Amino acid sequence: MNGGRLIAVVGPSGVGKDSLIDGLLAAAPALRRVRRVITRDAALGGEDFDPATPEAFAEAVQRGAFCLHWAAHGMQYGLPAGVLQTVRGGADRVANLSRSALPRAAEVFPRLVVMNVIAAPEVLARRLAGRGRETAEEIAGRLAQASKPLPSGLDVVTVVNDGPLEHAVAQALAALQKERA
Ligand SMILES: Nc1ncnc2c1ncn2[C@@H]1O[C@H](COP(=O)(O)OP(=O)(O)O)[C@@H](O)[C@H]1O
Ligand SMILES: O=P(O)(O)OC[C@H]1O[C@H](OP(=O)(O)OP(=O)(O)O)[C@H](O)[C@@H]1O
Repeated sequence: MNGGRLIAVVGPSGVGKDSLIDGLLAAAPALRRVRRVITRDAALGGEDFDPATPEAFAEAVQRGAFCLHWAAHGMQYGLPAGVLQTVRGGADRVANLSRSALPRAAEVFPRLVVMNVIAAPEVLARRLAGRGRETAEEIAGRLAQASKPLPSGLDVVTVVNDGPLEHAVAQALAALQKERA
């Protein structure tokens, strides 16, 4: 028994990670998304996440409540410890991860699939402005991180999300089916 896969969707802000995950879940109903704990105001919207104060997040880290956690954009993000038990039990899970969290994710999860979503820089800028979740200053900060390289030594599936989202979802599904074989 090999256990399940953690499908880590990574890429620059605005590239469409959350949209791709939504599309994947719609196309593959057996797949489930990890509900992340984030020190972000729930009122800002976005994916379905579990909001936490910085103090509560630090306390959760201390008691081992996360199998993986990282900091980015001035916030903290965590995957609940139970996710690791779930994938060890054989189920696949998909999560939006920081590129910087990948080396640790590869240590923690026996089967990690890195799904790297890419799009042209001008597309990212347009999408972030359209999403409207961040201020112009925050968007500039996110765009400055756009070309951050992936850590080396990982098997990576590249998904191009420059065109219709359905095209990106089809690429991702094909890669997941191939990788499973
Ligand atoms: N292929 C696409 N075509 C048009 N708009 C897209 C596409 N993919 C994502 N978007 C839009 O771009 C914005 C950023 O997408 P999002 O999924 O939030 O990206 P990320 O999670 O990578 O930051 C959202 O408003 C989303 O609706
Ligand atoms: O280290 P990086 O690879 O640059 O990633 C930084 C963070 O950006 C994403 O978060 P979030 O979903 O809050 O932001 P986004 O939707 O703007 O990508 C991702 O999940 C990381 O937590």
